[in-house]
Amino acid sequence: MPALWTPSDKLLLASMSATRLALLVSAGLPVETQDSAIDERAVEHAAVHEGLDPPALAARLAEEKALAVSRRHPDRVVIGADQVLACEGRVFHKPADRPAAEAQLMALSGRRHALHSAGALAIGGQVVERILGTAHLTMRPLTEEAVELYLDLAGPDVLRSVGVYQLEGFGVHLFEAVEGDHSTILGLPLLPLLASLRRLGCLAL
Ligand SMILES: Nc1nc2c(ncn2[C@H]2C[C@H](O)[C@@H](COP(=O)(O)OP(=O)(O)OP(=O)(O)O)O2)c(=O)[nH]1
Repeated sequence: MPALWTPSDKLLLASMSATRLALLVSAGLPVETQDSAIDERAVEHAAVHEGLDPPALAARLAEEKALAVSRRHPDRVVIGADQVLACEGRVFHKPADRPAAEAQLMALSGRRHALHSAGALAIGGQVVERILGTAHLTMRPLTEEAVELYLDLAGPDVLRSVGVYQLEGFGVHLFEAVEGDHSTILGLPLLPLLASLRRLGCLAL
């Protein structure tokens, strides 16, 4: 069976995101996952103190996740990732619970937001490639009743998404317009990632 992936060990995904794992597996990459277990809020606090904008914050978090796992596995190709949602100067994260999800959707309702998805490839405890993708989504004006019904229909999985939606699922009902790459919206810009892996000699295709 010809191999797509040339390294002897699988790609190590420093993420617990089922969505990111599915994207890489669908692209035919042999993947293992490991939680970076970094303190994202502490990294974010320092980054905001430095004045990093949302894309740079996503990049910093992706790098820290990749480096944390790469230091434990210096001989592996490691990918870390992070996604930041920005809307009219506010940065949003995955909601802690259903009330937070309702409030977040009401804040995004009728507005256009950006999803900044960053990735970092690390080998030997060093970042060797950085990727970034941005998409913009315009959400329909939603009543509180519509938000309640959507959350009842979509179920608890959407609490694992930074925007409280899965665009490839029920989330599609929330939007008037979507601009940008699908994998960037799901949390990992595949086209620049595959270009980086090709540059590193990891792909036979
Ligand atoms: N299936 C799906 N997932 C989405 C969508 N939009 C965002 N997401 C997910 C991808 C990520 O799992 C999550 C973004 O949050 P984070 O970047 O903090 O990653 P997460 O905490 O899930 O995992 P990690 O921090 O990498 O261990 O939202 C979407 O439209 N569909």
